[in-house]
Amino acid sequence: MQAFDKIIVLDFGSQYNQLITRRIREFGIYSELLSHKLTAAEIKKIAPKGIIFSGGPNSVYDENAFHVDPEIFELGIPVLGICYGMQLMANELGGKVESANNKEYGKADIHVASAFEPMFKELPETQTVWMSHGDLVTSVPEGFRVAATSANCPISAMSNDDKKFYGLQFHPEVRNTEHGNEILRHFAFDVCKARDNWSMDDFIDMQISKIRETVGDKKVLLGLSGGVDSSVVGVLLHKAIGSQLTSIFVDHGLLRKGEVEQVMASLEGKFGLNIIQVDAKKRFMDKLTGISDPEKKRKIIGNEFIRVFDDEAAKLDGIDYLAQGTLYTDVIESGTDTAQTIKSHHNVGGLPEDIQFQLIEPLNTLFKDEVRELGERLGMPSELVWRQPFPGPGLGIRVIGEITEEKLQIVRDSDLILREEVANHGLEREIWQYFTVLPGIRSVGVMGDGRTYDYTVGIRAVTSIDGMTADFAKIPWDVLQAISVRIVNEVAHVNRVVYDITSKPPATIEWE
Ligand SMILES: Nc1ncnc2c1ncn2[C@@H]1O[C@H](COP(=O)(O)OP(=O)(O)OP(=O)(O)O)[C@@H](O)[C@H]1O
Ligand SMILES: O=c1[nH]c(=O)c2[nH+]cn([C@@H]3O[C@H](COP(=O)(O)O)[C@@H](O)[C@H]3O)c2[nH]1
Ligand SMILES: NC(=O)CC[C@H](N)C(=O)O
Ligand SMILES: [Mg+2]
Repeated sequence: MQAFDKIIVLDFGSQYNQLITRRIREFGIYSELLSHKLTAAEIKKIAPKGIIFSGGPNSVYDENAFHVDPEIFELGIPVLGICYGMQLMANELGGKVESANNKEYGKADIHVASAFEPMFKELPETQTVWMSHGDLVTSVPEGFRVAATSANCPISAMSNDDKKFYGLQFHPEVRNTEHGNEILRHFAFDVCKARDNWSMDDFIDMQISKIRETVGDKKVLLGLSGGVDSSVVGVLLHKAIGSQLTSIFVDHGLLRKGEVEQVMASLEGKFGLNIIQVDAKKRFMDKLTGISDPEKKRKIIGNEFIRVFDDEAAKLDGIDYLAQGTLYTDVIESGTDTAQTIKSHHNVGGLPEDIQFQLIEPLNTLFKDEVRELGERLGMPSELVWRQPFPGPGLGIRVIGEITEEKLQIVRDSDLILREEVANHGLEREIWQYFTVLPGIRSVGVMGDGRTYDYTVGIRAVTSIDGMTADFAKIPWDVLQAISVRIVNEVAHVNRVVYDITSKPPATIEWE
């Protein structure tokens, strides 16, 4: 059935490994991330046009470092090793990898050895790349030559044209690598000779048949938040299984002002969705009272969501599956076998261990901007497709530390003012996500000649493409001023407003 060409990425645990697959998909070539434990025989069955080894936190010479089936190098399929992937290739094929004296994290300039290098064809001799490594290939395996060098990394790239094996010490998948996309294109098109015969429409078809095959005549419950991801899943599921789908929208008391009404108005009865709205405000608050640790809060919220779904499923009878709008970002940040936990997203790392449902998560290999493209292709309205992301734990992770009704009210009121002013100034599409947080600190102010000792509200606004990396939005001063004046004047118990000017990394978008 799958008539399109594929390039597979083997996972060695880098935070950026799905970025590689999505770059390839952007070229119109199907790509997916697969376990590094895949054997050569299994890969042969998949018949990819090329294989990419991702980066990863290990050192190849460590005792428990990840390896590949050495037979992979005998398949006659081109291989590109990125960072750890290059070090692994060097190590497996008889080269040498050592710990570097000068570790490199961030931008570096490389010099390309020759204009005929397949990976660097028609690209400048000197170019800026993004490095993140503490080990170095210090000697290339037989049959390889050095394809690029940098001051701290004499072997920044290596090539073996006979075997079609290439290695890059830097990360071409990251936007900070000036010509990263062109380098990946050279590998995909010139070396692998893959054809760009895949599109998001194929993804839709693939997912619909997969959902039908999995579900059969059983019933599915969808956690529907009104956000982009779960709405897209709703539309996909409805296309696949029609009335076997029921959607549940949980009001956990951590939603924004007016959200319940807005979500019901935009989705109830649309796209064939029928929605059960559940008021679970009290049960969430009961569980969260007195809890201040962010990971504990996330786990409690994730658990309680499932308990609510359980209770509703019991009323409906015969529900085996729970569908969620989980994206790849949620999966990787929650931690995997190979990647560290950054934060437990409620829908992944926050799920209880004894969950009874089988999960359906058709978007869990995609990034937000791909989901938006999918939504557009499915004919969903642009207000929905371009709605700013809102995390499942909601205002619960924007009140820093312990959650109280008073604090929730401050965040809710200040958030509404921020949203109104962003809309008034026509900045909605320019800013990826914008919200207020309550750090819980109080400071001294003077209002109407009187002393105040009240809360500080933080404004967080970022630009991003996929939420994996983000920069703080450069909102004009006069807009920030208008927001600040309104928040202090209109929201009780706030006497100070600050603006968060950190990017991700090193910060994250949400404060918890
Ligand atoms: N209030 C809610 N009621 C029911 N399900 C929810 C709720 N909030 C989140 N979920 C579930 O958790 C998943 C992950 O939440 P997430 O915020 O990442 O996605 P989203 O809300 O669908 O989209 P967006 O990222 O645009 O907000 C959702 O796709 C949905 O399945
Ligand atoms: O549904 C969700 N459940 C969660 O537990 C969660 N935590 C963060 N987010 C959203 O994910 C994106 C990246 O967030 P961070 O930079 O804060 O990790 C941003 O868009 C965040 O708003 C969540 N979404
Ligand atoms: N980002 C990576 O793939 C790093 C590879 C290896 N851990 C190193 O430090 O060199
Ligand atoms: Mg959401």
